[in-house]
Amino acid sequence: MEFLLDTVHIADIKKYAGIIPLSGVTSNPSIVKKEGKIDFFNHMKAIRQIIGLDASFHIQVVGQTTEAMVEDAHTILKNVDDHVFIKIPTNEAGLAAIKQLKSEGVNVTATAIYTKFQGYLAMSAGADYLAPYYNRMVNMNINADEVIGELAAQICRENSNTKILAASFHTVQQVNSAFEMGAQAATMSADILNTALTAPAIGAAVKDFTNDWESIYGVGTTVTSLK
Ligand SMILES: O=C[C@H](O)COP(=O)(O)O
Repeated sequence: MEFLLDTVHIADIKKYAGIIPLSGVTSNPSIVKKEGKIDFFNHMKAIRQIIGLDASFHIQVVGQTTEAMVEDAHTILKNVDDHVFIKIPTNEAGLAAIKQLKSEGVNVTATAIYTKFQGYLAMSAGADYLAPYYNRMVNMNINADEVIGELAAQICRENSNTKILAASFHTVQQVNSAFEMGAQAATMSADILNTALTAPAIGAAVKDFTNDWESIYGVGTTVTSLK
């Protein structure tokens, strides 16, 4: 399982890089907009510094034509680093760009996937990751679990190296479901991690354990201090 952060907020990336087994970071223009008019390339390089070259870093093109997408990709690779996974929307122009970039050996993530068919095409074009949009599919009355499950089954049938990087999550349950349907990776907001790890029940359990321990050994005593 790969857990990625769907944010370019430096403080959140620093925080969760120290907490979870962080496999990478994903970005798109709407995520960038949340940070305001950042110094784009320096900001992206700062994220790479935090996550390291072993983590996958997915940055999206903005161009609308195949040529503009490929040009954006080359600019990102030159000005951030050549390990970046270039995120390309899975439409006509995007599929052509994916084919071209894969022929150059570029890492590619096919994004904006709402249907199995888009996923199958992106997989055939050689995309390294497919990014199906879980919550957006739910909002469109598309069965996100079925889409992810069938993409995962096709990856198995073909013994393909393509991975599913599920995205667009609004709940912890959606993330669980994507993994259970066969997604190899999921990218999520810091809010989802915060919700999952700060549930009141967890805090209450920890407090009960502390109270029981201190009732035996005294307030402030730790396991280490008994040695
Ligand atoms: O890059 C894709 C995002 O994960 C989409 O998430 P969203 O549906 O919350 O905008």
